[in-house]
Amino acid sequence: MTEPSSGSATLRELERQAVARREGPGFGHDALIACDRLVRVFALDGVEVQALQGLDLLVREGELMALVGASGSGKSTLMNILAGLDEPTAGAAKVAGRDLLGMGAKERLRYRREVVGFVWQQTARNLLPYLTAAQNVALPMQLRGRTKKKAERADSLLALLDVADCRDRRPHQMSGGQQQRVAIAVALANEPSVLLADEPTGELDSQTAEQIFAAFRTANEELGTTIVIVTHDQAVASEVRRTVAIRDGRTSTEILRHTEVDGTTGEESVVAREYAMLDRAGRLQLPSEYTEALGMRDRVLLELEPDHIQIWPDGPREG
Ligand SMILES: Nc1ncnc2c1ncn2[C@@H]1O[C@H](COP(=O)(O)OP(=O)(O)OP(=O)(O)O)[C@@H](O)[C@H]1O
Repeated sequence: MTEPSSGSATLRELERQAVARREGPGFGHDALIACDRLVRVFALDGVEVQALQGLDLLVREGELMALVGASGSGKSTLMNILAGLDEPTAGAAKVAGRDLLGMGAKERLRYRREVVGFVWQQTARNLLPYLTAAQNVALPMQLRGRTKKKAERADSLLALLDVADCRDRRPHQMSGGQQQRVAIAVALANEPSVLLADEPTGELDSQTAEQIFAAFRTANEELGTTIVIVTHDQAVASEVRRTVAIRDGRTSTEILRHTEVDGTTGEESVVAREYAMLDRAGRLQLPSEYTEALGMRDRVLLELEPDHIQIWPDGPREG
């Protein structure tokens, strides 16, 4: 039997593309953090709460980014999974090449000790009250079995974060801002690939919050640590190059900022652009302000242009 040559060539080409796609690099293969359709369902008194509903997120090595979202949108759930404290119900999550699903207890402990560092909102949760700042910073190194030079490393981290003067003080002898900077030093002690911070400035006034943010920036720039900060603080969110918003357990929009130099005056300004997320199935979540402004509901009309796609409300259009 002979197939029409053009038809079989097309079929062969499609098969080749499918194989190339299947055998090619996977989703987020070059990212330091890759969350692929993450789902986390909690059962509460027989009622299911879907905290994460197919969340995709890629973070590259060396990024300093913020995660924002309304209360209950799933930010802490995501952070707990990335911190190795909780497991997703479905989906995949990888951090620095480690698969976060199905880690055994030993592996999980090592992951938390060596791959990630975290800073929590409650200053008291970050430090042991009966140890000095230097002892708190040295402790993770000791637990990892790194006894050599731990005192020197603790001192240099405290100096880097501008709290060298607190080295011999216990947490109650420090301000909230100093405690959080020492907490960042503790989180960095074992040179983690990723530093996670959940509302680290939540209990602080705005001026102190600024200093804490400067400490994160120093860690990112001087040590190259990848940092993800969950924040409600608009000032913190607008300081980073990338802010990802989470809505109803999914990443919804993203703001990227870059510096532009005016050609005539030479003045520098930060330009922010908002992007909608396009998931792997091609689904696009349009901001409700946009759809409501144009009365878009149920379905929209798409038109492919050479370099963009137009989206129109359903119904007759003038012109
Ligand atoms: N252990 C749990 N058991 C049951 N439901 C939970 C649990 N943890 C979180 N949830 C629910 O999952 C959803 C997401 O919660 P999560 O704490 O991740 O939100 P969030 O964005 O961090 O909120 P916030 O900004 O208030 O901290 C919420 O509806 C919450 O009630």
